[in-house]
Amino acid sequence: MNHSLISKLKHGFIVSCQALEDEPLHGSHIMAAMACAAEEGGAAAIRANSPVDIYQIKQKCSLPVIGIYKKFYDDSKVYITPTIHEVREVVEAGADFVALDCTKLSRPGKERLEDLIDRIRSDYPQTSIVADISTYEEGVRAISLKVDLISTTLSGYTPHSPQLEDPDIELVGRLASLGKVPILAEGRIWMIEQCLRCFDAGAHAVVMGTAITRPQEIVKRYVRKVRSHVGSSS
Ligand SMILES: CC(=O)N[C@H](C=O)[C@@H](O)[C@H](O)[C@H](O)COP(=O)(O)O
Repeated sequence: MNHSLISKLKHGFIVSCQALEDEPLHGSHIMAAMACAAEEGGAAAIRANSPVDIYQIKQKCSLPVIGIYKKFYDDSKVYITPTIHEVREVVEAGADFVALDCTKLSRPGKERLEDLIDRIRSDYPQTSIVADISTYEEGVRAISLKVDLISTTLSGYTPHSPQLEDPDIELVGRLASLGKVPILAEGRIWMIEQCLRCFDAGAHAVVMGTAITRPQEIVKRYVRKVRSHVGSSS
C-alpha cells in the first residue's frame, strides 16, 4: 500500500479511460491520448482496463493509474480483475492501484475473496487494493479484509444491489461515515452537481468514465433528448 499516493487522490477527480473491443475508441493509443487529455485538465488519476492500455497510459501520462483487467470466466459473473492472473498482469503493466470485484458473487474456481486479497498482499505489497463493491454490506466486508480503498463501481450492476439510474450517493455516504477507508464514488456520474454531492457525502475522490470518455454514449443521450423534444413539440 502507498499512503502518499492515496492521500494525493484526496478531493481529486479521477477519469476512467476505457473502451472495450467492440467500442469505436478501442485501442491503447487512443486511451493513452484520453489519459493525457485528462491530465491536462487536472485529473488526479486514471482508471484503465487491460495491461496494454495501462502500459501505454503509464508511458504517456504521469498520473497514477488504477488498473483493472476485465476478463470473463465460464463459471462466474465476476469480471473485474477476477483472479490473481489478471492482478499480476495489471501490476506488471505498471498500475499503481489494482481494483477488483469484491462483491459477494461467486468467483472463478469458487476462490474465496479473502484468499485472493491475502495473495495480492504477499505477492505485491507495494500495490494498493481498491475494492469494487455493490452494497454497503460488501463495503463493510471489504473493510474487514483491510483493503486500501473502496469504490462504489458495481452498485446497480449486481442482481442484489439497487438498480438505480443515478449514482448511488447514499452508498457513498453510508460507507464514508464509517470513517475507516477512503471511498471513491463511481458509477453513472454524469453531472457536475452529482459529482459535488458525492464529495458532500464524504467521497475521498470521484471517478467519472462514460460521460467523458465514451462519446457514443454521450451522443446517444443527446439524440434521445433531442428526439423526444422535437417529437413532443411537433
Ligand atoms: C460496471 C462496470 O463494469 N464499470 C466499469 C468499471 O471499471 C466501467 O465500465 C465504468 O465505465 C467505470 O466504472 C466508470 O463508471 P461510469 O462509466 O458510469 O462513469
